Amino acid sequence: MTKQYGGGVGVADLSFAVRPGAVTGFLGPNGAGKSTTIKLMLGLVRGAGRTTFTGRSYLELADPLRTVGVLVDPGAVHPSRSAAGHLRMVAAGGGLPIRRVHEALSLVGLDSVADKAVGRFSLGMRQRLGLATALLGDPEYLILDEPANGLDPDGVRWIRRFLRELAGQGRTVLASSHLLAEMAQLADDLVVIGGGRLISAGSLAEFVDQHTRSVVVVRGPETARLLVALGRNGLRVWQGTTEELVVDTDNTELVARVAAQTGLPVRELFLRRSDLEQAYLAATAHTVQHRGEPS
Ligand SMILES: Nc1ncnc2c1ncn2[C@@H]1O[C@H](COP(=O)(O)OP(=O)(O)OP(=O)(O)O)[C@@H](O)[C@H]1O
Repeated sequence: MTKQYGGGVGVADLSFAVRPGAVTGFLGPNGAGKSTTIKLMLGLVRGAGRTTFTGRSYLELADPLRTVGVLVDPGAVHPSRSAAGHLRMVAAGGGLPIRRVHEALSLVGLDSVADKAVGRFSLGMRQRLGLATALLGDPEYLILDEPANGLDPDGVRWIRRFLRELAGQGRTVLASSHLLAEMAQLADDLVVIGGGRLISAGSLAEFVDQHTRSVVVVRGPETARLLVALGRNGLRVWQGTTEELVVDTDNTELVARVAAQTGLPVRELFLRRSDLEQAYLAATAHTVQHRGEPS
């Protein structure tokens, strides 16, 4: 997919596959092009490229609500309409049986507020209603833009279980977020974009392997001499203080052997895996236009 806006790149030459039976996290910093991609996938904006669901583009689907469930803008519901009223309208418009309204509300835990005006809903309740709308046609595919947005920790746990269950039923679930920590809890696979381009696509475990690294931390009173000895053995020291060296290797045994051979005292020696959040920021840093305060 490619989408050029007047002001510059929205999405550039982006291609990826999403598999059934798994939750795929669609991750990228603010402005990376996630919303643009989702809109392109659904034919909501014009651009180059094609996304297929069981072989057809969204606009070619005979029965779109029964094929692809979409959560894009959960705020776009008339505030005086009740949750059930909103779903009845969508069901009627999409030729779905009215009984699905209560089934969908109960799936997301909103049955007790079915007749309450949506204007009085919290952000989390709106997200749930957005999900109920996506699930109304019992679709095989789900495309969810920031489904965990506005949810409290309980809500995030709920949505994690919920998306896993949907994927466990064999559905194809694509959920976007700009927060890696959120995605790391939610997703089996990750598609990571930055500046409208693909940075990585694969399993979450592969992403962790590729973008985090292990280092050996060694602490003791004579780090200056140890640093020289490590260097002589081809080991690179990343960071060092008078008390601690961070060695660019995962070979604890080799670091211990060098220390022992040189007879230098060591107080502590251990393997440390770098932080995934830092790795994600590093992987996408060159693509970020504006990094605001963390929200
Ligand atoms: N209608 C538009 N007109 C012009 N530029 C746009 C438009 N929509 C998006 N863009 C630009 O395209 C790029 C991608 O934006 P997009 O909203 O798709 O990113 P995003 O990853 O969804 O970001 P966020 O996490 O903030 O929602 C940004 O540089 C944005 O400014």
